[in-house]
Amino acid sequence: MVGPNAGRGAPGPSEGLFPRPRNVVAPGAVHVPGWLPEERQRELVEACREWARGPVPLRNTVLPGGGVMSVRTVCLGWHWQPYRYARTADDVNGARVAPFPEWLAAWGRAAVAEAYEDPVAAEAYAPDAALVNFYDGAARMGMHQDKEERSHAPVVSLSLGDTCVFRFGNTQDRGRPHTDVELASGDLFVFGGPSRYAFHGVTKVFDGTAGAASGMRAGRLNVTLRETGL
Ligand SMILES: O=C(O)CCC(=O)C(=O)O
Ligand SMILES: [Fe+2]
Repeated sequence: MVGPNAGRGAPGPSEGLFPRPRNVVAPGAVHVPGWLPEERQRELVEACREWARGPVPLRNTVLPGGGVMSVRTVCLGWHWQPYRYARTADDVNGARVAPFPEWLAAWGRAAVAEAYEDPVAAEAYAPDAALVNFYDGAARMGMHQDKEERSHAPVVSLSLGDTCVFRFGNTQDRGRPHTDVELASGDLFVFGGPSRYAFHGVTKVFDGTAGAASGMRAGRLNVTLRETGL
């Protein structure tokens, strides 16, 4: 099993000395700054390093039109390629992706409980896929919807390392209205319910803002947990 914290249960609340307030960005879209304590951030960074070692390497996803994403990604549980999920990374090396660990599902349930203050919704949350995205200072992610999942369960997003601007838009199109949210190391963002299919993207990464706490030397990691319903 990946993750030194396996079996130790879900993370506790923010341990920050000056916690930033929890912010409901749109109905069903909740930002919880500093949710992951520093020790958990380091554990997740370490786990991401291990996942990046294989069986499938980090890769720049190639889009059907020939464009290459600037973000590098590795998946757990199910491999995402535009625009479907499969057990094997057919657009990388054909290998079966690493399993989705139970400890990460427990973190997901704790995240949903925290964001929605709803223990029933949290208990029912059963994420089975994760996308681990690595951004260097030049990487961006265009506005898109996460819609390859059959389940309407929320997406749980955990950020590590450099701070970014996460643009959270509307469910109609890539344009306005949208809200720009700074996601820093340890931040949680959950989008579900009426915001589940909102367009979103990353417009900027602030190089060198990571600090030492997470153990990231440079760049930003984002881990999104999803319930595929497959
Ligand atoms: O990096 C982020 O914060 C967002 C990632 C994302 O939207 C995705 O992986 O679908
Ligand atoms: Fe997304």
